[in-house]
Amino acid sequence: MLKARPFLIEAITAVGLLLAPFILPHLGFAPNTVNRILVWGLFGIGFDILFGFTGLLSFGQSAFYGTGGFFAAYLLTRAGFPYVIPALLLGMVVAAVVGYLVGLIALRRTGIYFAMITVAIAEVFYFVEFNPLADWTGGENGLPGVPTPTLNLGFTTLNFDTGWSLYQFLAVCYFIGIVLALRIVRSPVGAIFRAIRENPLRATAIGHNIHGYKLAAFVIAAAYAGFAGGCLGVMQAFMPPDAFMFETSGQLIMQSAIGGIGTLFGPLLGAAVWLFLQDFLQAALGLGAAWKLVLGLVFVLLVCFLRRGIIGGIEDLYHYLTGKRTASEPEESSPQLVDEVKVHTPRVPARVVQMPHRQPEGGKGGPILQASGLTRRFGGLVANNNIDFTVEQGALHGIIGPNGAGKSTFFKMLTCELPPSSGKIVFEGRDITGMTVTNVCQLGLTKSYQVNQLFNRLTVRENVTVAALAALRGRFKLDLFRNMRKMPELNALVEQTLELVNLTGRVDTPVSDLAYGEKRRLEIGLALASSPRLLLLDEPLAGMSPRERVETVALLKSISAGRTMVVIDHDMDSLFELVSKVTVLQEGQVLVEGTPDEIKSNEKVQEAYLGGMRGVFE
Ligand SMILES: Nc1ncnc2c1ncn2[C@@H]1O[C@H](COP(=O)(O)OP(=O)(O)OP(=O)(O)O)[C@@H](O)[C@H]1O
Repeated sequence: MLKARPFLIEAITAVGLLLAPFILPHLGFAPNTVNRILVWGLFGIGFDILFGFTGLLSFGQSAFYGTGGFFAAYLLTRAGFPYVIPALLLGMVVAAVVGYLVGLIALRRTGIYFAMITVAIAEVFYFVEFNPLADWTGGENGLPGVPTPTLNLGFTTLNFDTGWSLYQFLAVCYFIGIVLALRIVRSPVGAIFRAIRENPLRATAIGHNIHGYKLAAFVIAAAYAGFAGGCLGVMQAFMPPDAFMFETSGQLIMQSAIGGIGTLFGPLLGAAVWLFLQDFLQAALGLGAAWKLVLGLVFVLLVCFLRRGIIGGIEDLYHYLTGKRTASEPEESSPQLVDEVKVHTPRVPARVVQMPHRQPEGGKGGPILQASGLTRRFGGLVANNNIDFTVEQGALHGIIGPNGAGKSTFFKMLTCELPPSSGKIVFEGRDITGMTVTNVCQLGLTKSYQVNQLFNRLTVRENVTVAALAALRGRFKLDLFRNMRKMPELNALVEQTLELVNLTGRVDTPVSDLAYGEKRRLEIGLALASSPRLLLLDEPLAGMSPRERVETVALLKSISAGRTMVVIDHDMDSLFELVSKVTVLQEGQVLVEGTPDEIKSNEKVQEAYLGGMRGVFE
């Protein structure tokens, strides 16, 4: 939905907001209910960016809602600050600053621990509002007397005091909020948010500082919450203490789930359903407090039958009717099964495409990588033992070894995914031992994984784009409103990569719909789009059919033109065809090094592989 033509969604939103006062009263919505929906919708935009787009489920958004709301209300009621709109903006800024500080702590953990920290922090804020800060916040009485906004146009003053006139103010705020959010999710930062949601480890490994981006999402969500909190006080002429309650965060999450997570409009729609049901069940059917029982049932039914909420359901219906499947709805069958039954796309012979490389730091020639005395222990197990290894500029180097010989562990140390127990790694003359995987990727050393590490709910193009963004923008850049369509260098790098890995015909296909061989090529494409000067490929042929192997070897040959690569693989025939030098690992140590011919005829290697049976490589 968010990929629709530029400005189409904005235009539809504007029309919807303009028509709402004429249509909604006929559907039983009172103006006050519509205003509350807008405040919840505004609050939910930030939450959706945090959870729906970045995958960070926070149960503590009430902390920022209350902070922004009470700060603005305090200014307007107790501090004698007369300007409502600036007060709301100041409340937003304070909430964002508090969000930054809270994010620094909460984002130190991931998953359920992150969620639990946000719950704890929200509870702390609730307590602080009631006790130490009661003189400022009014404690359990809240802050009454919050004025409504006015806008002085010089020749006249607009008063947005009640009902539909306040709606005009809130509708403009919502519209600005949604336009900014749409810009953010369509920007490079938005693409990286989605990548973090899908696979944070890979997002890190292709060169993004994901902690910085998560913190940015957290601050954005806090800012939206703070502004919405201020609007709540303005709307009710009273800032209620329950803004800080955990229930507020819970209601936001449920409303977002009902409307559709990851859609930006879901929280608005969810709030409309929630508040409509509340009014209808409580007043029209006279259910009183029991209305929540019915709401609970509605919620369970919706989540069971519309797992992506109402908007997700509408999207699915649209795709069903038009015969397309959405990238955000992976099939439920096992990926392996999908791989096996998918019809492969027509194969195109690998073409040599000139890819941009990061400029080398040193001069040409000589070793690009030197590892000395690399050792890695896992408890009592020595996976790599005192390995010395050198890769020359422009070389195509292979590594073989029986299962468990320590090949993948060695690669993980070279890319700094795993710290060595001892030893040193020098890349282009720089000691990279102990650096982060992100920094090493930014220096120009990266790898493709033995087990695919893709962004599953993103399309092929989006996957490659995320990797290319790291190459072009560095570890972290807050270009929140940049239009990716206007980045010709990005589009060129993405197109070149897609062409190189023969995926140009599958650009808009979600990863979950790709055949296994295509996924393997995309895996290589992600590493390539990082524009590495040294590319490590961990078993690129693993799990492929004989035909796919032949094609992938041809592909690797074309990739290797002008590039330095180290390839691990068990398929020795293919590997020997590809590389000019081979290192054999056995039991974590270098057994022997040499040209493919030397390795084929080496007795130690024959011994290692088939207990000395001659002719194993012939
Ligand atoms: N995180 C870990 N914790 C404990 N042991 C590990 C860990 N990672 C690897 N090992 C062990 O280290 C040894 C080397 O594993 P590694 O995966 O590097 O071998 P490999 O040569 O890549 O094997 P394969 O060809 O099967 O992929 C194995 O005995 C493995 O069980």
